[in-house]
Amino acid sequence: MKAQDEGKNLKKIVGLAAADLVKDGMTVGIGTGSTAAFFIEELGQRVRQGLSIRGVPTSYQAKLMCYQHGIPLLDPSLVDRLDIAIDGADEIDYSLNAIKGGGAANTMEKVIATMADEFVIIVDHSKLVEKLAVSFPVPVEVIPAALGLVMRKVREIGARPELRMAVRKAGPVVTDNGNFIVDLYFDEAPDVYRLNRVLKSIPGVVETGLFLGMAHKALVAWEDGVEVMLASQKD
Ligand SMILES: O=C[C@H](O)[C@H](O)[C@H](O)COP(=O)(O)O
Repeated sequence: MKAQDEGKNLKKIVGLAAADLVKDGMTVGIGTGSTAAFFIEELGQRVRQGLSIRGVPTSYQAKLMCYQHGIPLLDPSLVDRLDIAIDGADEIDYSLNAIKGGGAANTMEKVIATMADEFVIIVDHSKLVEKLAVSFPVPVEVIPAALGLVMRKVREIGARPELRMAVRKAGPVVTDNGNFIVDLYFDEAPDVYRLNRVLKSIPGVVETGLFLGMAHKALVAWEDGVEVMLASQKD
């Protein structure tokens, strides 16, 4: 199997495994991205077979997919607590700290994850890293008018910021909230807790893609099965 197909297959395996965590009557935060898409597909199938749940989407992508697969939805603004939220990640370390926002949905994803009694990250093993932010940048959602200020401030703390550009549109990526995404690159692993604090103190920063101490559990797909990692196993 080609590496690309194998990655897709692992995403599907973990997406399906995640559906087992969803029980009748639950309100469920529904993640964004290609791994979450497999979870949504499977959840839709189970809903058609009689599973009664209400989903709360983390993005337009998740919302549209839920409609497509017949998953009943609640608007995030109408809820303050969820039974579970299940979402992908771009990187995750062994303490279950993660980087999210490769799909520019990190702000809403963080709101939904925070509302959930249980926040579960689903990834294939390629996302598991010793140190965050070495091979994947830290996405930061920024209001457009603050772009210049944020770029200057993050350079002052040693980051190389790049305004994320859209692929099929001229100009920058615009998030579901109407903002920009600045990706922060680092030459060596930053202290992510400190970094998150500093970023959140810059006016105009809406939210970072650092999900620190948030996940209760991670499902990690390997070639020989799905590993369950618990936050309580943190070192
Ligand atoms: O903004 C997007 C999200 O944080 C995604 O959950 C993350 O980028 C992982 O996506 P994928 O499962 O496609 O790798």
